[in-house]
Amino acid sequence: MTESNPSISERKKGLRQKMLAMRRALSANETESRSSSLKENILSLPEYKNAKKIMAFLAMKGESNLDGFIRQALLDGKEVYIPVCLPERQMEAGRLIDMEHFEKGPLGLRNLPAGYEVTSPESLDLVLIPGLAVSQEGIRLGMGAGYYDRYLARVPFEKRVAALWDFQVIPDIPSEPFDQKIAKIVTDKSVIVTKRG
Ligand SMILES: Nc1nc2c(c(=O)[nH]1)N(C=O)[C@@H](CNc1ccc(C(=O)N[C@@H](CCC(=O)O)C(=O)O)cc1)CN2
Ligand SMILES: Nc1ncnc2c1ncn2[C@@H]1O[C@H](COP(=O)(O)OP(=O)(O)OP(=O)(O)O)[C@@H](O)[C@H]1O
Repeated sequence: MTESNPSISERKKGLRQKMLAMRRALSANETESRSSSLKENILSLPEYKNAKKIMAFLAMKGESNLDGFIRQALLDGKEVYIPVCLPERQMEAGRLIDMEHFEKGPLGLRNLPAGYEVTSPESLDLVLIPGLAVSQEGIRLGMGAGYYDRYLARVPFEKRVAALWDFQVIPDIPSEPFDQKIAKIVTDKSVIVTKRG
């Protein structure tokens, strides 16, 4: 698929480098204050209030950090799941019980310890999605492994909410047929309903 359209995948690659550099430039203080605003914005979503089962993610360095949000969601009695990477770029939702026990994964990711409970993508009420960038049209640029494109194909459109920093909402993200669209974007500065293209 990538080979059939090299120009788009090359443009995505260039954009990824640029967005990774912006993410790396964030200071620890800035990450902390932005995370706190992002948490409040997610907590204010009707999708959050109505959700029983939420898929979030455990941030890698520089990524929109949901740790504070996840702690609050657990206190609110929500079921919280995070992505677990499987072979062949597949992913599943593993239940997160507490924020204390993790194993070390690739790219500085925290993985769930073995024995976690799994739920289906169709059963989730809200899926908070990481990314390097997203456009108002709902096109998302990820790390380039295609994990979320494969996973989101099984998640109803309205449940797909990107959670990232405000400077990651940018125009004109190149899109390929397999790219899964995002319904809503929540950042540390705003909540955006995307234009369904
Ligand atoms: N916080 C967070 N969790 C997430 C994602 C994400 O973007 N953010 N993912 C979004 O997709 C998935 C993980 N994505 C990954 C993408 C690439 C590689 C990867 O290239 N791994 C290399 C090792 C790289 C290294 O350690 O330097 C490998 O396994 O060979 C791993 C995970 C699921 N969890
Ligand atoms: N549903 C799918 N089935 C098979 N291959 C897919 C599917 N979706 C994406 N891919 C493949 O995955 C690769 C990466 O896709 P893309 O560049 O969109 O990743 P990404 O969305 O940026 O990354 P991620 O989802 O891991 O954060 C592409 O080469 C594409 O061919």
